[in-house]
Amino acid sequence: MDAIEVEGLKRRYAAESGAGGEGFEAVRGISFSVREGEIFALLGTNGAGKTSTVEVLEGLARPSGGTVRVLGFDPYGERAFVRARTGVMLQEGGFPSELTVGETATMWAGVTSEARPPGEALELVGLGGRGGVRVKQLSGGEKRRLDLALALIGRPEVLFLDEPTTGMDPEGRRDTAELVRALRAEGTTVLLTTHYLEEAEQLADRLAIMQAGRIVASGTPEQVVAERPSRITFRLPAGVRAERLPLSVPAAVDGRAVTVRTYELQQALTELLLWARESGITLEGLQAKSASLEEAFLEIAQAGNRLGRDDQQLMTGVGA
Ligand SMILES: Nc1ncnc2c1ncn2[C@@H]1O[C@H](COP(=O)(O)OP(=O)(O)OP(=O)(O)O)[C@@H](O)[C@H]1O
Repeated sequence: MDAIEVEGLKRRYAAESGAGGEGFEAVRGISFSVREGEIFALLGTNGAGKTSTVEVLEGLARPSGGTVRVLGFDPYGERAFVRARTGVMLQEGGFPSELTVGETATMWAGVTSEARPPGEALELVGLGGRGGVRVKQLSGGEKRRLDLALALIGRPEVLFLDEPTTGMDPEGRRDTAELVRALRAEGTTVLLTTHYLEEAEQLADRLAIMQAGRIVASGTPEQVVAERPSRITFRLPAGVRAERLPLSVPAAVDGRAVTVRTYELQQALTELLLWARESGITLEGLQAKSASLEEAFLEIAQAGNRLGRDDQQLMTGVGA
């Protein structure tokens, strides 16, 4: 059994009363699963539907279509079976700001079964020395650390992290990544959302990219990146015409700047270099690199935007 199973999930928000209309479908039938002990990242542009999805998995909202299972249970209808075994870090923690960090952790531990000692949870997130500080005096990044400590207090089997590192400095992000890896090593299943693509690329075993309520790419970071072409860039020397480039290499030329996008990086690069040597040409500023997750993401997002515009044109008849 997978730790998290999502099948055809839909989530629709009702229209504001008096506003008319049918409301808004933020999640439009998505399916994915997260294996036990796996780190899974849900990515997507603002408004793609990540939080709307995670809230259903956390049992905070009922799906308007499809099914979800967490540890084999329906997190909304069978909340009692799931709650104690999951940890949730929401985008906005919203804890009483007058309490100190230590009091907050102690209070939280008090309502959690088999809780970690509060000091241990604070230590895990690097807030060990900050127990006496009032929550309202914490920096944004420290608040996120506290939210994470509270999510960990019940030794969850499944951990939901909604943008856990937003507002953290690079050190905080690195520490959090290390902590998440350590939790995985203990067998914890982690589902996280993030806008830091490098973080997702390094941390996630598998990921899904959402766009306008749908999953548009998924797999291991390597698989998602491999679906995107690599890129070779260079400048032609003055006086060398682009027509002389080898035809087998698909090049886009802008003045002297040449960009080659290819799924066969080694082959294209070899042909180019052989051609340059035979022609006695220096390829200025030559660079060759595989796509990164960030590039893959941006390309998917741009394609989605174009699609969105086309949809709109179809609907309005503009450009028909
Ligand atoms: N309570 C609500 N009522 C109506 N629409 C909502 C509500 N909550 C969210 N939405 C809409 O649903 C869509 C998805 O929102 P969601 O918060 O799930 O996106 P997200 O991918 O988490 O975005 P972000 O990266 O900005 O956090 C957005 O268009 C948002 O405006």
